[in-house]
Amino acid sequence: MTTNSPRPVADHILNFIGGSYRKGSQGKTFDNVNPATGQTIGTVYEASEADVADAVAAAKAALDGPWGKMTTAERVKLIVAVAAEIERRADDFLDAEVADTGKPRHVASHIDIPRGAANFRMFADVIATMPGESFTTPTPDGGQAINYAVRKAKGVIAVICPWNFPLLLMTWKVGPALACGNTVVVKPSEETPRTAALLGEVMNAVGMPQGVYNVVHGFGGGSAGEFLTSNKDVDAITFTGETGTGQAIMQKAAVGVRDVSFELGGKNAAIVFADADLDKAIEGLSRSVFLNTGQVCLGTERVYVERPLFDEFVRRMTLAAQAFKPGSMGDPAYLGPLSSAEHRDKVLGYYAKAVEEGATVVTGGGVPKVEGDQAGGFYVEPTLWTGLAHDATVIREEIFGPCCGVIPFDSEDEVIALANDTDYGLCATVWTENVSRAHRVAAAMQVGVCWVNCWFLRDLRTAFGGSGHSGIGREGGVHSLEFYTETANICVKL
Ligand SMILES: NC(=O)c1ccc[n+]([C@@H]2O[C@H](COP(=O)([O-])OP(=O)(O)OC[C@H]3O[C@@H](n4cnc5c(N)ncnc54)[C@H](O)[C@@H]3O)[C@@H](O)[C@H]2O)c1
Ligand SMILES: O=C/C=C/C=C(\O)C(=O)O
Repeated sequence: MTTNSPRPVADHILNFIGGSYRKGSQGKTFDNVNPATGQTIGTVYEASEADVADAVAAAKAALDGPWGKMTTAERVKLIVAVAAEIERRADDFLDAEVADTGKPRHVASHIDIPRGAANFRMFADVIATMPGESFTTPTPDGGQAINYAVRKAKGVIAVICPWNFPLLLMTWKVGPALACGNTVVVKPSEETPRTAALLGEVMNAVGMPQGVYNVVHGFGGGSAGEFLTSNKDVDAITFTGETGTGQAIMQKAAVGVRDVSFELGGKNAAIVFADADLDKAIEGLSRSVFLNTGQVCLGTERVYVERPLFDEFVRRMTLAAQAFKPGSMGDPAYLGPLSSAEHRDKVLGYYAKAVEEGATVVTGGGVPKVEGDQAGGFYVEPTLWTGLAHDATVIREEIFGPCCGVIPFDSEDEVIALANDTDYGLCATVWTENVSRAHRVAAAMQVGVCWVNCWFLRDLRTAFGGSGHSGIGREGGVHSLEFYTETANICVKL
């Protein structure tokens, strides 16, 4: 079923600490708003500093309990059971995710929820099949020693998440953290607390020991986010969100010399050569620009098109943009809202800035007319600009909305320089049918991930992350083990 009709969802969203749900000890709450309607649909119970400390203490204690004593095989069995239980309750997760984000049900049912389960299954496999390292070493007395590495859980991991793919991005970290034997305290985005809370029920249903998985609700600075990153019993922090927030978290992590893994913002370029298969490029880039209403860290916000193809590309992308129906929930072409009124205003600020800086608005640029229940939703029009200089604000700053600037180029060297001229380095896409050029240009992109003739095609075993202001470290497959375990070398003299 891929209709957008809402089903009832729980309207009290609680913290999950030591295996039990609870309100905040200071009695503070905040509203849970459905961005598709602008209506308040629930109450979130904010964790106090004492609640966060309880969650961290529960996570620390769990390391010494049954969880810490399990064999890898026992842990893997539980993690696979978590995946199966998410799948069994897929409709509940779907309702929760759609209520929090307003995204189309078909997006959540094809991307967010299946990935929530896959993230557990894949890391269960990785840990079950993890190879080891060993060296035989000559010793001064003419004998030998054997060196071998063992990987140990790092301890209590703080997992701080954004609102754009709440379950997917949270489990992308919780999956490997648990597979490696850690315990976690999750701080979901204040805008999308539901699926993290619901996952607590899954943990209890499969018999996950108490304290292995904990959730605290609240905001960033001066609230649960900062309480968590400041807690000295947190051993490492994994974070997905804005670059500025990453900088604030890194300062907290410096106290106690804690490790961080950061997946941050992007200003991702697409390069479309004149020999590209235009159908493929339009299909891929219309998803890359507009999927999830442009609220995808991997999304494209700058498209460089080789001059002979420029006009035709703009014409076809315009049709693709106009095919989306912001606010028409129930229509298969429904384009969801932005995540909040605040984010909508930020995106509209960029729409105004683009015009101020001389853009031609090819399509969109405003707020769609939406009627009925959704009149109060936070919708904007899908938007394309041409005529922008490379240093225009909307070509340089991350917007996180359904929009992009299209800019012509004349040579391969020129476009490589333009694409790389950014502080960010998350991903890029290259569109060409020339195989040599595809490899050459992809390797020249200063990014963590480069797609050729496709976008967001994910193999969860591959390294994922960004360079520059887009992040620190790589997660995915065995790369996640680098962050979620501590490697110890054991040297045995024979
Ligand atoms: N690189 C990636 O993989 C990736 C994936 C998704 C989103 N993102 C980025 O996320 C951003 C959008 O998400 P967002 O607006 O939720 O990001 P955000 O940085 O505003 O918030 C993310 C989380 O951090 C918390 N937080 C905020 N300030 C904090 C502080 N001082 N201490 C501790 N926690 C704090 C928030 O409460 C939230 O849970 C975009 O920049 C996007 O590019 C990156
Ligand atoms: O919005 C960003 C989406 C990121 C996707 C992943 O981190 C992933 O697919 O693992």
